[in-house]
Amino acid sequence: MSNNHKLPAPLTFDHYTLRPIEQTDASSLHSLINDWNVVRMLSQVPFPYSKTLLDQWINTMIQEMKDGISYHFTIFDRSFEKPVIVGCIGIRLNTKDQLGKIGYWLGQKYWGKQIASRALQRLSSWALANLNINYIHATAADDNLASIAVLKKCGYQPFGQGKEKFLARAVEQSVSYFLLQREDICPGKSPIPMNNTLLKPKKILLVVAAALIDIDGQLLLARRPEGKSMAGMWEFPGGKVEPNETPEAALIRELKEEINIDVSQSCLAPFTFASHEYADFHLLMPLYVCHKWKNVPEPKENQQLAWVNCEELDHYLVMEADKPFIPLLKDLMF
Ligand SMILES: Nc1nc2c([nH]c(=O)n2[C@@H]2O[C@H](COP(=O)(O)OP(=O)(O)OP(=O)(O)O)[C@@H](O)[C@H]2O)c(=O)[nH]1
Repeated sequence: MSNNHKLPAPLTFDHYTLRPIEQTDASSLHSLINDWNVVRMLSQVPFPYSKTLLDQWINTMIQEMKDGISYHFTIFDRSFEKPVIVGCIGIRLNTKDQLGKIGYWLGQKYWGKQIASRALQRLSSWALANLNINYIHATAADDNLASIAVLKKCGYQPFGQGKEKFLARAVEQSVSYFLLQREDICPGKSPIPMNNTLLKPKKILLVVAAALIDIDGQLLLARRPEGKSMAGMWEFPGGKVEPNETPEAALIRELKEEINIDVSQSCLAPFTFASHEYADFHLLMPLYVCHKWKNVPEPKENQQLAWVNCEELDHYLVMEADKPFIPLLKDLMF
């Protein structure tokens, strides 16, 4: 296992920060977690929970972050002069199934302040946008009504029930399973009413995109950043055509804004198009191929960029509308 994964930067929301867990957090975390009312809701934690066990767990989590297997964060409340530790939240990856398993807890005195739901929202959208996963899975004991409410509030959908051993309770406990998919996170959008979807024709959205292919036959993909709909999916650089703009002018503008390259119209060759029905609009998207541009592409909008060769293309989760492009592009790149 490689040890070269960079620790994530702290994630913030309101006056809270999620900071990758450190050994120095152990004493504060121990005073909060070694509490029957907290521990009884966590399947893997015994009671009493010794500081030695917690120290070992933190060491393991730090190593797992370096290995890129899991990401555990200490939750700080920054509204005090010296930030106060209030709990912990983390996600463990199962990249084979493109799944992350999330868990969280707060010290009892910090319950009922919306901290858990905001932290869960923050970590879930960060994880789907930045890690190699497509779904997040969570488990809650059936008598943990507060946690079930938090999961539902954050868009997690119930998908089944089971039994799991809870160490502190020393029993098999009934649990409910929840799943969050990327589609469940729609920044800034309210759910679309069913009758609206069924009766009204959908608005056609004209978007232009470019398949930029370099001299080595590699294709440039961009990853939708956190905060956008479908964050974490890969797409072709481009964007919406504005009123009174030609598709080519829109693409030249978008390529400059998004990745700081200069392209001339004569270097944009129409290749194919997508006509795809999304839940709330119908996408019409011409795709141009481009082999020549000025400047080295650089991410200007907080997106990740990747140069991908023909064999690697299938490993990238592209937007639904873009899927039919992949075999055509492979033929072109081969
Ligand atoms: N640029 C681009 N957009 C795509 C691709 N595939 C695809 O479905 N789309 C959709 O087309 C729309 C593109 O709009 P956009 O890039 O201007 O806007 P956005 O949703 O990213 O956010 P924005 O309006 O804040 O800029 C998005 O809804 C995006 O999901 C693609 O390969 N490239």
